[in-house]
Formats: sequence, C-alpha cells, structure tokens
Amino acid sequence: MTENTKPLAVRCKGLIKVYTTRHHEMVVAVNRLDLEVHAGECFGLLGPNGAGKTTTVEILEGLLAPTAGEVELFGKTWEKDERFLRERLGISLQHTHLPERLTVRETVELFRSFFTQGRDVGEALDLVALKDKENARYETLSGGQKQRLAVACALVGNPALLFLDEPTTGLDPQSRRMLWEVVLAFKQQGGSVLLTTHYMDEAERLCDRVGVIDHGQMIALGTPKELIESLGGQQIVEFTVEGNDEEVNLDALSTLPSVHSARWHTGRISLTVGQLHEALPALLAHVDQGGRKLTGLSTHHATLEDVFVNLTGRQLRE
Ligand SMILES: Nc1ncnc2c1ncn2[C@@H]1O[C@H](COP(=O)(O)OP(=O)(O)OP(=O)(O)O)[C@@H](O)[C@H]1O
Repeated sequence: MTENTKPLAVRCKGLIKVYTTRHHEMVVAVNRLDLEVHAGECFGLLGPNGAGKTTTVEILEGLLAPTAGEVELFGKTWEKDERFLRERLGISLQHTHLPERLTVRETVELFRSFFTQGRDVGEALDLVALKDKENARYETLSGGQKQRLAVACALVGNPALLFLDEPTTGLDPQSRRMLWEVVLAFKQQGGSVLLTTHYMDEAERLCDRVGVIDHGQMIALGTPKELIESLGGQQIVEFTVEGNDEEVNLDALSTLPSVHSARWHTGRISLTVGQLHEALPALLAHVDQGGRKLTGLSTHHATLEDVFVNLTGRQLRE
C-alpha cells in the first residue's frame, strides 16, 4: 500500500459525548469532534482540564460508548472488530492501578498473556529501562517507575497504535525524557501514537501534529510549527507599566514596528513580535513618550501555550 491508501490509524467524525450527572444535569464533554491520526504519526491532543481529552481517548480506545459519531481505527470499528483492534492497541491510561504485590516482570507477563502475538517480556522491560527492577514488587516502585511500567504493559502486545493519556504528568525531568525516548523509538519503528498532554514542550518534542481542544471542540489543528507561526510572530514580549493600566492603548502598541498584536494577559501586556531588535527599542520609546515607566519586561520564544492563550484568552493550565 502507498502512503495515501494506508488506512488511517484513527478516524473519528462528528464525535459527541454527553454525560448525565447524578443530579440529572447534562454535560457535553465532546462536541462534534473530527480527528484523524495517520499511520506512523504521533498526534497530540492538547487542552485545559475538562476540555474532553480523556473522554475522547476513552471512546477511541473502545472503553466508553459515544453518544453519537463514527469511530474507525485502521478502517475497523469497535462494534464489528473488537478482537482485531484489541490485538493492535497499546493503552496507557491516565491513572493506572496495577496489583501492588506483583513484581514488575509478573505484571508485564500478565499483560503479555492478553495478546496472541507480542514482544518478549524482557524486551518490553528493556524498552522502558526497568530490566534491573524486574523482581521488585509494584508497591515499591517510584512514580516514574510505575508510569514506565504502565507503558511497558502497553508495549508488550507489540501494538500498531499506542494511546498515552498524560504519560508524564507528575514525573521528574529524567523520567519524562526517558519516556519521550520510548515514544520516539516506537514511532521510528512505524508505530502510531495518540497522546494527551498538558506539557507544551512534550507536544513540541514528540508530536508531528497537534489538535487543541477546548469545551469538547477542536479549535486548532496543525504541526506545532504551523500553529506557532499562526501567531504571526515568533517572539512574545510581556511587560508592565507604572500607573493607570486603563490608559494603555493596545491599538497604538500593535502599530509599533514588528509588533503583530497586543493584548492584556494575566495582568501584563503581551505583544506578539517578529523581530525583537526592531520591536523593543520602539516599545521603550513609546512608553517613554507616554511619560510612563516600565515596571517589568520579559521575552520568550512563542510556544503552543501562547497559541492557546491567543485562541481563548486563557492559560492552558489555570
Ligand atoms: N462520568 C462523568 N460524568 C459526568 N461528567 C463527566 C464524567 N467524566 C467527565 N465528565 C465531564 O466531562 C468534561 C470532560 O472531561 P474529560 O475528563 O474528558 O476532560 P479532560 O480534557 O481529559 O480533562 P483532564 O485534563 O482534567 O483529565 C468535564 O466537564 C468533566 O467534568
């Protein structure tokens, strides 16, 4: 099969999930979501708490029934081809509770037994650098080791598609980087990945494309580079001035050289800027001419976080 005729790893269309709470209130968690993950791609779903990421992922994993919409993985559906799909998916849930008394090796052996074909247990442990812990009981592992074990369990069936729901939340930097290497190696061998994350550096490092989801809807989709470029500038300048904030004229600021846009953001003025060496002198002169004094100034390279703020006026993590 050529690249174009390969079935998509994930295709969902018009996905809707409405929960009914204990108090009989309706919560629309996913609202007409369309999503495609290509074979061999790492796709990241980003969004704030409660955006609908976990609900979406659990529907795609066949763990939760949608209220409406179509879901296909490798051109197959959960209704008709559950066995086929279970053999091809690796799943690491947001919270994994594994048996406390089993050793690391026993845990992975248990998961290996669910699959007719799969990896050698030792190889799966090697992949997540847990070989030296194979005889340790689950209850004695650190948070990072537990998370890596969950990923080993997801990998031991030699899946074609890996689901990772916030795989590195709460991990130390070294464990996070180790998991990133595991994901990149899996992708390099042709695997497809759908991951959710709160970490923008993680999305930028791992994902070929990302979808930003808010209130159950996809509000932006593209490569990290495309999304960041959509801001119109690669740099963000944030500053505060002494005196009455109300008088700051955002329109005037956005006409300064190399400034693409100006907004209020968490008590500061935030400018999206093309060239710092053009924008900064002009900004300083502008503030000076207005008879004001700068009380703070910082700059950073635009990130996916800035994309989210630009789209919604909110922080990704509040
Ligand atoms: N079982 C449930 N019953 C009622 N409402 C629910 C249920 N599960 C989730 N929700 C609601 O659906 C919305 C989406 O939740 P979901 O967990 O999918 O979001 P999320 O983006 O994964 O958030 P987080 O990053 O915090 O995990 C939220 O408003 C949540 O409160």
